[in-house]
Amino acid sequence: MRPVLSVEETLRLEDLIEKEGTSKAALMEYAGEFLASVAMKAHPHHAVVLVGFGNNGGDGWVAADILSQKGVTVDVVSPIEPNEIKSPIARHVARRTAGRDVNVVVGPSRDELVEILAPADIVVDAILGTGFSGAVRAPFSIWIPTLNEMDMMVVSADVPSGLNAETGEVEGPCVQATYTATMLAPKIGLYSGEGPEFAGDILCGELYDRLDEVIDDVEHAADIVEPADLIEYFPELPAHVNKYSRGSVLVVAGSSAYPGAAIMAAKAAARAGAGYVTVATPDPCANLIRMALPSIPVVGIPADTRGAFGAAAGSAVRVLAGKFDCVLCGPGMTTAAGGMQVVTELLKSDVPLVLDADALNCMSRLAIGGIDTTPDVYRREAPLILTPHYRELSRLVGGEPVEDLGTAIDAAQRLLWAAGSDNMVVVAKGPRTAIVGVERVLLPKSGPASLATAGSGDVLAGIIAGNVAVSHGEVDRWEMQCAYSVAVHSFTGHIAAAAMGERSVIATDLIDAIGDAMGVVEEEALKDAGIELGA
Ligand SMILES: NC(=O)C1=CN([C@@H]2O[C@H](COP(=O)(O)OP(=O)(O)OC[C@H]3O[C@@H](n4cnc5c(N)ncnc54)[C@H](OP(=O)(O)O)[C@@H]3O)[C@@H](O)[C@H]2O)[C@@H](O)CC1
Ligand SMILES: [K+]
Repeated sequence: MRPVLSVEETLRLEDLIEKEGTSKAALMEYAGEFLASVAMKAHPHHAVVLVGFGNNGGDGWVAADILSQKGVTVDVVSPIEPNEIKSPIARHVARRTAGRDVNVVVGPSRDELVEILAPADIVVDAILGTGFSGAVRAPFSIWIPTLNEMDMMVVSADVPSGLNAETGEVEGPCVQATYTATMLAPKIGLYSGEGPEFAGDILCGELYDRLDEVIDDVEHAADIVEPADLIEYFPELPAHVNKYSRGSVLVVAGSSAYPGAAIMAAKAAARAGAGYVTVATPDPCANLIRMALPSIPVVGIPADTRGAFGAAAGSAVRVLAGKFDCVLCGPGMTTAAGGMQVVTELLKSDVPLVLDADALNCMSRLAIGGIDTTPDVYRREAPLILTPHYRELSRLVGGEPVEDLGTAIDAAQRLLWAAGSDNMVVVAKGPRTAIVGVERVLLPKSGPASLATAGSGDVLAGIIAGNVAVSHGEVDRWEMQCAYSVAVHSFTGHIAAAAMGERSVIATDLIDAIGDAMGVVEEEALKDAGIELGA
């Protein structure tokens, strides 16, 4: 896993490294070296380095010096004279570089800046880093739009200047980077808010040779899941199995209005490896689902007049639930009163539970002001996996806005901390999905655009439930197992897009690709871990 840090965590890490004997001045030298090495990948002849007043600028001054020593023509553009820089370590490297073979321009006008930038084949943006907040002030509010208009190759130091490293917010102009060379660990703002739009490719410079030993001494805002991390979470298929021992899933879903959601979720659970899947659905749509799923038993449950779960559904489902390794509840269920009872009863059971879609909306209706105000409703010993998209998550926390990764993580943590259950996971689905457990926040690789299609969420919920059932509860960290399921879902998108064309993928194509996707996830994981297949 690769840690992603908040600004505060980064500062704490720098302090720790300093205590271990590597000063901040030394880190700045390494940061500048790393920045220069990223710029050198473009084999530049002429570089312009834009520096600000702070230590981000210091990184830029060091990089400028190194680039010029490598034979690159370098112009450094600074808002003030090196002597006037307040930060002592940045002032030191600025004065040193200015005395070497670089051309320093202080406080150019807009037109002068255009002339300086024009002949360069790369620009290093070391204007603002983690110390920046708010909207960019002059002169950078002139520099940044000028640079963006020229559409050049840009390497940003730590974060693109103008991006809030903590929140990913952009309130004024922001550098559009080709690469972001981030120091020690990527900052959470690169993945949240508008970060992904401005950061380009993110490359991380570890700077400190014993980083691995100290980085776990600070908290991580999140961890990026790498393929090899998933190895322990592959579902196993032992030699002596029968359909029950392979894991059983009860899918509580559907209504006369939305029978398809139940069909897709059940089929996905079966394709993910559950040996025995059963659907519990309101009576009026049971036959239709039976016809669509000949290999899957369908139990009709008392319905209301609109074909959704009725008043007697809660107890009927509760009795059934105890016979399964996992229950998935929600897809296509509507938020009728009977559905709310079903959810309440299932939460009281001791079966591993995956709640998706309308089951989450039913939960939201159980408490005004957020379900975390009444955590007893969902606090349980058995695993509880919630799979809300951002809007559903917002409803769960009483309408607090959930618009990006940062707010999604905050909302998910509110739910988790209120319940305090070790076995609870929130899979917050959005442009950047986060898998939030009590101890860790995981960032899986972003899925392809082909996943953004109706029914895709039902498929993911089915994959998650299938994997929970196959594992028979023998999982130490449910958020990691969810990361495996999210990775499989993501590859179904790639595989289906290759077969059907990215624009034409529909959710049933994703289901057909689950088997192959599991193969790809496992192959990638083994490759990443350096384990040769067939060896
Ligand atoms: N983490 C690491 O391990 C390492 C970190 N290092 C590097 O240090 C960087 C952090 O440096 P930092 O703390 O000096 O802050 P930085 O980003 O240069 O910005 C401060 C300047 O911005 C200004 N400013 C603020 N808001 C503004 C606005 N709205 N509009 C305009 N200006 C604004 C602010 O002005 P002031 O508010 O003081 O007037 C101040 O002058 C970090 O990103 C990394 O690159 C490496 O060197 C070593 C290893
Ligand atoms: K920067």
